[in-house]
Amino acid sequence: MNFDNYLIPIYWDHCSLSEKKILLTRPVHKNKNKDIYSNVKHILDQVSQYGDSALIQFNLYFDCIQTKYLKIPSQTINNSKKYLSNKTKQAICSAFNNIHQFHQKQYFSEIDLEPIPGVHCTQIIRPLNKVGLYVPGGTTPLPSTVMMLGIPAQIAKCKRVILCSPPPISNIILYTAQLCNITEIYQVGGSQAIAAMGFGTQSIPKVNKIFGPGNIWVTEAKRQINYRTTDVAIDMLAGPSEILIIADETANPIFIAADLLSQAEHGPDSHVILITPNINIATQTRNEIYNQIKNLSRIDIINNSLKHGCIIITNNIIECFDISNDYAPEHLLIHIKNANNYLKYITNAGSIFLGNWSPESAGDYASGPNHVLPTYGSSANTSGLGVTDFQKKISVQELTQNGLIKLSKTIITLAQIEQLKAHEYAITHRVNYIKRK
Ligand SMILES: NC(=O)c1ccc[n+]([C@@H]2O[C@H](COP(=O)([O-])OP(=O)(O)OC[C@H]3O[C@@H](n4cnc5c(N)ncnc54)[C@H](O)[C@@H]3O)[C@@H](O)[C@H]2O)c1
Ligand SMILES: N[C@H](CO)Cc1c[nH]c[nH+]1
Ligand SMILES: [Zn+2]
Repeated sequence: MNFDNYLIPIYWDHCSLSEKKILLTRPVHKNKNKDIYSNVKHILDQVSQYGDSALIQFNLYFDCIQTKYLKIPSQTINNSKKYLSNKTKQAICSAFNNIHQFHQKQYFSEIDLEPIPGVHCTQIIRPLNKVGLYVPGGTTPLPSTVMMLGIPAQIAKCKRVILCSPPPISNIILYTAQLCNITEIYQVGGSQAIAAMGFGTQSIPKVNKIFGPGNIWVTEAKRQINYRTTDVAIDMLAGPSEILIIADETANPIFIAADLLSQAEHGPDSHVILITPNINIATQTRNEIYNQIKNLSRIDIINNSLKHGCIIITNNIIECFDISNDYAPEHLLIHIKNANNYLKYITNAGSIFLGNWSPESAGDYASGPNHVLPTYGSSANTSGLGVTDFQKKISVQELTQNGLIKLSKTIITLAQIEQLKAHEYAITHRVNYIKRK
């Protein structure tokens, strides 16, 4: 194995498949785990005990903002549009339309079925009542995330939607929230915002489910709230951004470098990876990263991410997919000729981008699918956010007398196998009643 400590390490040769998989251990799994856990636990305990006053103190401590109130007045939300240019509003509007179109197709369908005559089974759909949306804002405000959360909540027809974001909340966040019919907005961020929505405070209501991405502290807070409460769910672990690119010899190193950097700039814990069987693509990409980084801002953040990232050279293209499936990335980009032919090799990914003309930024902002996606390897068991995450399915069944008679033998036999007499009698009392008539 060869390790070159220059911006982003490259690994090649003499390295077994399992060693290559270990190289992809995520930054959050490598270090700091215990500290993150106990810091977040402390924040959750404080909010649970002291409510709003803890939130106000954390706003000052973490975000250096002295907040007198937490809820943004409706007048401030209404005024937000005045401060935005037409160009900004048009971009938001055009992204909104595409995201809305894609999500409208996701609605759960109702089921109406009679497996045997007289046994009527349906599935009805109900929106979640109270939902809490977290919009990141530590590094930079993300109005695109407001749409990714607000649009599916709106389509699902959730009754009460609240939004939390770190102070100071920018006009573009307020404007985009209003576009999604969200008017209950609180200026609080980080783990403390998740705690507020999970426990409830004097001014912030406890919700049924918390949605939204965030940094390592936000994501850990969601994990702990999910564990500490029985009646507050979370959407997923949508933590620091991850991008894994698989490239063949036809790929363009300029595009690969640009895509890797686009996620490196999200935060110091972003995980950026290139896997390719082609050594020229690997080295040219690294040089390109070096060229492009000079024109970017947030260099410290990017450098930190690149340090965690890596370029791995494989023996062949199929090995790339093996490593990627094992890693289960948030974003998977396929920079291979006829990329569509390789979909069959992919088992785990939050979202897939096919070919050289599908940059991840397109999905981040405007193509339509959701950008709130599972990280930390959870794309192996969780899907990206959608309308159905804001809905519940409830099954309904209604049997006629004939239907019950037809099903009775099966139920009685199974109740006897499980030695549950009361279950059996719930059937026999009725069957005897019907027969006596
Ligand atoms: N997976 C996804 O779907 C997805 C989508 C969008 C963004 N993201 C990720 O969201 C993250 C946004 O991060 P961000 O930092 O810009 O904003 P953020 O809103 O997630 O976090 C900012 C807050 O973190 C808290 N914080 C900062 N330092 C802390 C510390 N030492 N201890 C405890 N709390 C602390 C503060 O309260 C601050 O307000 C990025 O990592 C980005 O990659 C992920
Ligand atoms: N790439 C992020 C998800 O990992 C989403 C985002 C928002 N704005 C820009 N990008
Ligand atoms: Zn992004």
